Amino acid sequence: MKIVVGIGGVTNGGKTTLTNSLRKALPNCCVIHQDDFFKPQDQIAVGEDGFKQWDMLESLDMEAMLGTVQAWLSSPRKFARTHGVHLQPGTPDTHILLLEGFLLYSYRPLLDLYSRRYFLTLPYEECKWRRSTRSYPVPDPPGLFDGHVWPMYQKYKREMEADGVEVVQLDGTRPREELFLQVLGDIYNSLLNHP
Ligand SMILES: Nc1ncnc2c1ncn2[C@@H]1O[C@H](COP(=O)(O)OP(=O)(O)O)[C@@H](O)[C@H]1O
Ligand SMILES: O=C(O)c1ccc[n+]([C@@H]2O[C@H](COP(=O)([O-])O)[C@@H](O)[C@H]2O)c1
Repeated sequence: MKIVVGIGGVTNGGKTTLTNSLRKALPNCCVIHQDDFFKPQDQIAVGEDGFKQWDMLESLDMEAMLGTVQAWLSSPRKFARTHGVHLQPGTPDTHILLLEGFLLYSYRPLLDLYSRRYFLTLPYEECKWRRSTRSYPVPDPPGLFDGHVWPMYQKYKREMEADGVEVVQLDGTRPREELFLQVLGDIYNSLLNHP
């Protein structure tokens, strides 16, 4: 059995934190991070506002990400081996792939692959605060959050809702442990009910 789980949602919502806890707790679990598919800086468009448009789907090489997901789907054992994931002997042939990222549900070719789609949210103030304490490979220029990051988040979220994409909403201000236990239990349930 193979299941693909999405850990999506707002920047700094706690996606990486939750994904790391799940990876350690789940058997035969591989992870793909969407952030690893950002295009090089010189390929990122500059908007009329003067900001590099990092938070648009076009700034990510989603074909490459899809290819990586397909490699896992075609052979999760081989994928685990080549990515240093220890496979548990004696467990049923169950394999779990966690996809983690801020724009997981806006790229059509991936949309139907998920068994479960989680979506972490934060209020504006908390998100802005967490973002201000974070350092990215390319540091945020002043004004990027209000001028680009938050408006893009709202735009993609609105589109996702308009398209009727089904997600499990998670409030990213809840304690880490509580979020982890909820999602872990939920993933085990979907494994039990998987056809
Ligand atoms: N449930 C939580 N409550 C409070 N802070 C959190 C929680 N989850 C993560 N954080 C903190 O928020 C920041 C962003 O977390 P991270 O997991 O890197 O977010 P993302 O991957 O969504 O950008 C980090 O400083 C992390 O320690
Ligand atoms: O990882 C990078 O190379 C990178 C370079 C520039 C910007 N980012 C930011 O990474 C954010 C998404 O990652 P995350 O972990 O905050 O969800 C997104 O809001 C981008 O603005 C990321």
